[in-house]
Amino acid sequence: MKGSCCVTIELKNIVKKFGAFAALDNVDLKVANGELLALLGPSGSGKTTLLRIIAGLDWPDAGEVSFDGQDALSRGAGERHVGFVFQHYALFRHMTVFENVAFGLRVQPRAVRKDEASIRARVKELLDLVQLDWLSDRYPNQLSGGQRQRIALARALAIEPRILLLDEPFGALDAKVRKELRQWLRSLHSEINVTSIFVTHDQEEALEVANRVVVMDKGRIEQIGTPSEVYDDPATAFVHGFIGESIVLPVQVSRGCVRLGDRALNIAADGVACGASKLFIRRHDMQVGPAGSGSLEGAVRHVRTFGPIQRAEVALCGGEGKTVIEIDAPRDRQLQPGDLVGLQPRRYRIFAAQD
Ligand SMILES: Nc1ncnc2c1ncn2[C@@H]1O[C@H](COP(=O)(O)OP(=O)(O)OP(=O)(O)O)[C@@H](O)[C@H]1O
Repeated sequence: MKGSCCVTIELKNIVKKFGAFAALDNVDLKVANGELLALLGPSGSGKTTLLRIIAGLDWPDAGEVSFDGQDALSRGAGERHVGFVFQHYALFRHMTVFENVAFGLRVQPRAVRKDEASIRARVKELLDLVQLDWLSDRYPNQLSGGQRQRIALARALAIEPRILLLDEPFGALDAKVRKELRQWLRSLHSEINVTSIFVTHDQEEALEVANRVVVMDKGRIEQIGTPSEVYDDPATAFVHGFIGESIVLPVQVSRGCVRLGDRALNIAADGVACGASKLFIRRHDMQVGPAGSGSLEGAVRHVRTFGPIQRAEVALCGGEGKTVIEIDAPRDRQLQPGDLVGLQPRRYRIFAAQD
């Protein structure tokens, strides 16, 4: 399967409105040949709308879509050679797994349709690829949800698509099965090498599966980057807040000095504009020590343990006086309700408050 033909996708200034509401607001995106890209964002951010436009199921009000430099908007869905998998992909209930996968091959125009032996060989190859050849005689209602999605993928791949689009393919499955399928999709993608885009609102899924992640909000792209770029170097306050668990504190920046209420914090704010700002710290990037050891101080209110970490709720002293944050600390530093602790951000980002 490796080396099947795949394409680059380019979107320029895509605008899509529903009435006066802009579901996509000037979206630019380039997807490289053979890439596995995640569209990640909260509900209503425009992910599915973008995927539908690439698929040819919907058209933008303005902008360009091209595959390998060729205009795609003048072609309908059937002419774009795109395979789809949706969250609730309806396999044909009255057909066996084998016939479901064969369907796309059987309905191809006569001029390109394969003979029966080639169709059977291709279906066998696809069922081997998704590791479900032993289920070929079953009907969809005799499969688990995860198996159904793998068959849906085999069916989408049958016509040798140049692009594969997956809309929340594992959205309806339980957490354990989702995790298994993530790794499976990654290794499947490296085997089939088809330019692929999948939509998810699950950040862990996006970061674990994709080569690059596109973070969307309100019809706009906030950041495009590798999983480590969007996690370690978020471009905007939205991305920092959406990916990973963040503590957000309202601070004032003036001449390189950062204050939380009347308390000056011992952190640098080089290059940050003066004024009302937000300080973002990942929960595990807050160093916890005895009282007096950090810029911030607080009283532990509640502690829960999760595997190797303990999550503590800390009421900060100073500042607004009522700010409560959650931090993650290693288990070896035993925290108890009532402890006074010093907190120092090890890593942090400051964004203007209006960002
Ligand atoms: N046919 C439509 N008519 C009117 N509004 C629509 C239509 N389709 C989508 N929208 C709106 O456009 C916005 C983007 O929708 P879209 O389905 O692309 O979001 P999404 O990021 O995929 O969300 P989810 O994760 O919930 O599926 C939403 O506010 C939605 O209500």
